[in-house]
Amino acid sequence: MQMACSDHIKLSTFIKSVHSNLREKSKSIGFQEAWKEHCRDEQTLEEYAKAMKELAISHWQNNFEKNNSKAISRVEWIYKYCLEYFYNDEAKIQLLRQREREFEIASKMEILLEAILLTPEKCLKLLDVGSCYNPFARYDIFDVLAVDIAPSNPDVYKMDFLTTNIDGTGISENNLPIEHFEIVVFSLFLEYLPTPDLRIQSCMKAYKLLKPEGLLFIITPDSKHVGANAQVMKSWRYILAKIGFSRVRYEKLSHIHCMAFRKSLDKRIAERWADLHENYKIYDKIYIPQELQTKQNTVKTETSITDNKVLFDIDSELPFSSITLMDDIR
Ligand SMILES: C[S@@+](CC[C@H](N)C(=O)[O-])C[C@H]1O[C@@H](n2cnc3c(N)ncnc32)[C@H](O)[C@@H]1O
Repeated sequence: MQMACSDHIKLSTFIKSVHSNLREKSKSIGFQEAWKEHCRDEQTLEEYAKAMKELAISHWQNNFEKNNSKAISRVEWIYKYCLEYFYNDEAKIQLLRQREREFEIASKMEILLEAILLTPEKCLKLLDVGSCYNPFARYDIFDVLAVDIAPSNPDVYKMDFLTTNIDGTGISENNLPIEHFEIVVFSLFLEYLPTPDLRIQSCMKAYKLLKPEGLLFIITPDSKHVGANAQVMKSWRYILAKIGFSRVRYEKLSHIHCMAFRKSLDKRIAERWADLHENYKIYDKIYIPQELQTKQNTVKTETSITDNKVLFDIDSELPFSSITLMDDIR
């Protein structure tokens, strides 16, 4: 057990150091140069891919499987919500409920809805961005396109999501098709990106790639209690609404926030929610707690932060850090 714990610490320390080096480099030489250098550093990318796969499969997955509690993994959470959203009994199917809700709002706003309504096929097209080892391949309901700058499995496509184009045509190393996917997954992906602007750009890309009524899943690590980073999560919700997404499911599991965002039938419907919830606009960008801690130390007067109650989890860049320390999953 001791061995497993020290392995776990070694792997997660290495992964976190790659993220933080990239953030620091971006500050000193600018994002463009730092990213280019990072993508050229094949040795680090390869080491990262191996470490990430081992951490996810040998430690997190095993821990979940050993533990007979209600804990579920991020991958399972996404799978279960997809069943509920796309395939539940007709009376309960989330897709239809959300559609009905949006039709009501559109009629109040006098919007004529023109988007093509989504009809789920037997297989849902899922784009897994920053997939690493293709964890969704095992589910029959998904037709997966797994992409990563450093694939750790041969069935993961080598692609830089930041530089890839999106247009009407096919799939290649530099291109993804517009409004093609029912599902886009960012699982532990946004934290890797070194600036808040890049995270927003990635969410905007996801919006373009999804069919109307499709889902964007965002999984982000946080070992603290549900309220600790509530301000951050509110801001994310607000910003995503401005892009055209409505949050349809949110759950805080022991070490992660799990979120499902629906691409609205009309962008104005999601934007309306944001306009009615201006108080959610605490930060105007998609920050991660680590950045806010530094930022708070230097800029005390961040927009509408009114108190000091937000506690940022410096160790939560990767989930489950506390498993190692406490040898326990709750
Ligand atoms: C923390 S890992 C998450 C792996 C997996 N999604 C999971 O949940 O276990 C982040 C992954 O994102 C990949 N990545 C980072 N930036 C990327 C980009 N611009 N395009 C594609 N993949 C990227 C990294 O190589 C890494 O495999």
